Amino acid sequence: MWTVVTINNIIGYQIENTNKLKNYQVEHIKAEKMAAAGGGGMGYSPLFETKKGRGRIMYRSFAISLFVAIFFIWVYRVSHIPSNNKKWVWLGLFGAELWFGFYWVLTQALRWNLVFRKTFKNRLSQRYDDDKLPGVDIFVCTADPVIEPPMMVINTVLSVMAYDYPTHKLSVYLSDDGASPITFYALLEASNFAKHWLPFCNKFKVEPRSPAAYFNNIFSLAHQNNEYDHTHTLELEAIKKLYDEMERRIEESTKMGEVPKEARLKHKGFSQWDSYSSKHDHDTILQIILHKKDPNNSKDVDGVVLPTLVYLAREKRPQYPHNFKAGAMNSLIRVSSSISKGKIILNVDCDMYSNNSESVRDALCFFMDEEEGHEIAFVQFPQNFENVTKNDLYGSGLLTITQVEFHGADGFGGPLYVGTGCFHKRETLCGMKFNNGQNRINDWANNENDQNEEENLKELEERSKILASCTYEENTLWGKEMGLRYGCPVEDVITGLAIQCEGWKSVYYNPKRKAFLGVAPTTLPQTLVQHKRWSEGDFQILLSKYSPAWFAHARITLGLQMVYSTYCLWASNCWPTIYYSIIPSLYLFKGTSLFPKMSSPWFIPFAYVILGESIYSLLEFLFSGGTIQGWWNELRIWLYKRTSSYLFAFIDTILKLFGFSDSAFVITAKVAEEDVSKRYEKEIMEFGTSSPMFTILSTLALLNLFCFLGLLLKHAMLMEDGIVEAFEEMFVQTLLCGFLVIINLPIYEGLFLRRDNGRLPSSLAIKSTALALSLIIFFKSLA
Ligand SMILES: O=c1ccn([C@@H]2O[C@H](COP(=O)(O)OP(=O)(O)O[C@H]3O[C@H](CO)[C@@H](O)[C@H](O)[C@H]3O)[C@@H](O)[C@H]2O)c(=O)[nH]1
Ligand SMILES: [Mn+2]
Repeated sequence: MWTVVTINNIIGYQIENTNKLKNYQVEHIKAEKMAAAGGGGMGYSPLFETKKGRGRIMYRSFAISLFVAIFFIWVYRVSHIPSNNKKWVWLGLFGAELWFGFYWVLTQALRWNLVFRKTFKNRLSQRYDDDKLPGVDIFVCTADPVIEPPMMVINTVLSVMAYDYPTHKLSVYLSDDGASPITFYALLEASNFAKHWLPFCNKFKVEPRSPAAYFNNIFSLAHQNNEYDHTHTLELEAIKKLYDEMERRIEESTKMGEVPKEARLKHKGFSQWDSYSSKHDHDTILQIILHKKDPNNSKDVDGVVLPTLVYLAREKRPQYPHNFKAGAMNSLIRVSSSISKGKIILNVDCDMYSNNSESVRDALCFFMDEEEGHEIAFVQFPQNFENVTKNDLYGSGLLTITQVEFHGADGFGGPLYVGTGCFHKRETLCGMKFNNGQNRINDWANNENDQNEEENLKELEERSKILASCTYEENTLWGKEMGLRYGCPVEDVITGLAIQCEGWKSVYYNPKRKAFLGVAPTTLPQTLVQHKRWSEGDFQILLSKYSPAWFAHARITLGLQMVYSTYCLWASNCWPTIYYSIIPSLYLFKGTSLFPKMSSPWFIPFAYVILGESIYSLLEFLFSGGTIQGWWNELRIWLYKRTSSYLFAFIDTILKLFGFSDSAFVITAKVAEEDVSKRYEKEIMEFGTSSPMFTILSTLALLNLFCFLGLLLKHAMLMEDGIVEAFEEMFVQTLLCGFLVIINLPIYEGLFLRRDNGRLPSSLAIKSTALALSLIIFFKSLA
C-alpha cells in the first residue's frame, strides 16, 4: 500500500514537474518570440481569431427534431409493409428513405459547428518587416488556349503579380499544359505590361488587380461617383491605352493561330518550340521571363524589382501518363524549388484572378501565427465566380458550400483543398508529416540553399528543365506521398485529405472582399459534366486507400470524416433519387397510394420533413446571399445532378473499379459564343446538344408530366365525386409529381416550345416521349 502511494506520488510529482517545465518552455519561447518581433512583453496577441457561428442551439434543436421525424418515417415503413404485390415497391421506398435519412445525418456535420475566421494584418506587418516575410510562389495552371483564352490567363497572372507584397519575394509560374506559343507570347506581353501595371496599382491602390476586371468595373461605374484627380485620370487613360494595344495584339495572334513574326524573332524563347511536334509530344519548355538576376529585364518603370515570372510547359510524351493538373502541379513544385523556393505556395486556376490584393497577407496571418500556425497545412479561400447571374440558373455560385458548409468543415479540422485559391506550406505539399513541436518555422525569410549565386539564368533554366521531364518521377514517391496525388479526377480533394490524415489542419478564410473570382460554367451540359468529374472523383476517394470512411478513422475528427463522406457519397444519391422520381408518380397514375393519407397521424412526420427541410434550405440560401428564384434554380440543378451526373459518375466509377474504363479530366470551357452568352445573361437554360444525360433528364420529366396529366384526366372524369378523397389519400404523391412537373418546365420548353439554338434537339423530343410512354405502358401491363 505504502509503496503504491509513494510511487504514485513520485510519478505524480514528476508529471506535474514536466508539465510545469513544458509550460515554462512554451511561455518562454512565446515571450522570446514576442520580444524579438517587437511585441513587447504585453502578452500574446494572435494573428488571427476564430469565432463560433451564432444560432447553433437553435439549429441543433431543429436538426434533432427533424431527425425524430425521419425516424418516424422509417417506423411507418417498417410497421406498414403491405403483404400484396406492393411489398417490393414499398421496401424500395424504405431503402430510399433509409438512405436519405442516413445521408441527411452525414450532412449535419456541415452545419453543426460553424466557425468564422478573422485576420489581423496590421499585427503581421508590425511584427515582421518586409525582409522577414517568406517567399511566396504562385502557380497558375492552364491547359488549352482555345477554351482558356490567353487574354484571360494573363489577366490572372497580372492580378497575382500585383499582390500587395514585397515583389522580390513573389514568383509567378504559369504552367501551360497546352504548350501553346500564343500563351507564351501573351505572357511575354504581360511581362512588359506589368512594368506599368504594378506601379499603377501601387500608386492608386487599385482593386481588383486584374486589369480586365478593373477596367470593366471602372468604366461601368464611370457615370456614378468615380471622381478622380487629374493625374489619376491621365494615368488611367495611358494605362488603358497600353492595355488595349496589348489586347489587340494578343487577340489578333489568337485569332490567326500564330505568333507575329517580329515577336518570334525578338525573343529567343520561341526557339524552344523547334522540336515540338504536338501538345502531347514535346520537350520541356521553360523560360524565366523576369528575374532579379536579369540585368536588362527585371525592373518596372519606377525601378522596382518585378516578381519572378516563369513559363513552363512540362515535357509530354504519348507513352507517359501526364496526370493532368496534378502532374502539372508537381512539376511546378519541383521547378519552383530550384528557382525561387518560396516557403508558401499559392495555386490558382487560370480563370481565377485575384480580386483582393491583401490575400497573401491574410494567408500569412494563419501560417505565421506563433501559437497555432505550425499546425496549419493550407489555407483555402472560397471559390467565387465573376459571371454568376442574379438567380444563378445552374447553381454554379456554390453558395451554400462556400457560405455554410466549408465553415462547418472548418469547425472540425479544416476545409477540403479545392484546387484553386489555396495557399500551402511547401513542406506539407511535398509530403512532410506533422510532428507537433518540430514543424515550427522560426525563420520564414530564409531560403536555405541560395548558394547558387554564381549560376546564371541560362544554367538555372537548364537545371530546372530536368525537373519537369517525363522520366523524373519514375521510382519516386511523387504522386503517391509527395506532391499532389495521382489517379483521381479530383486531385485536389484527395491531396487535401491525405495531408489532413497526416495530422495537419487547414483553415477556411472567407473575407468580405472576395479573394478570387473565376468563371463558372454557363451551360447545362458543362455544369453536368463538371459535376460528373467532381462526384466521380469524390466517389473514387471513398473507395481509395485514403477513404474517409475507414482510412481516415482516428486520423481526422469524426466530424471531418462525415464532411468528406457527404461529398464522397454525392454519386450514390442517384439511385434513391431516380427511384423517388419514378415510382411514386407511376403509382399515382395507377391510383395506388404509397404514403400515409392526410388524416393519418403518420402523415405528420412526412409533412414535417418536407416543410422543415424546404423552409430551412430556403432560409439558408437567402442568408447566404441568394434569391428565392435562385433557390428554386438550385433545387432544379440538385435534381438534375443527382439523376444524370451522379448516375454516370457512379457507373463509371464501378466500371473503372473493374478495369473497364479510365477517368479523364474534361476541362471546363471558359468562353462561350455570343448567342449562348446572351441566353446565359437572360437565364434561359442552355441545352444545345444531345447527350445521354439529357435523354435521362427529359424522359424523367416527361414521365412525370404524363402521369400528372393522366391524373388530371381521371379527376376530370370523376367530376365532383371522390376528388377530395382521392386528393386526400394521394396528397404526398400528388405533391411530389406536381413538384417534378413544375421544376421541369425548362425541359418541356426546351423540347417543344423553343426555337433557338439552345433548345433540346427534336430527335430527343421523340426519343424521350417514346421512352416515357413505353415505361408507362410497360408498368401498366405489369400491374
Ligand atoms: O490536364 C490538365 C487539365 C486541367 N488543368 C487546369 O486545371 C484547372 C481546372 O480545370 P477546369 O477545367 O477549370 O476544372 P474545374 O472543374 O473548374 O476545376 C475545379 O476542380 C478541379 C478538380 O476536378 C480542380 O483541379 C480545380 O482546381 C478546381 O477549380 C484549369 O486551370 C486547367 O487549365 C491543367 O493544368 N492540366
Ligand atoms: Mn474552372
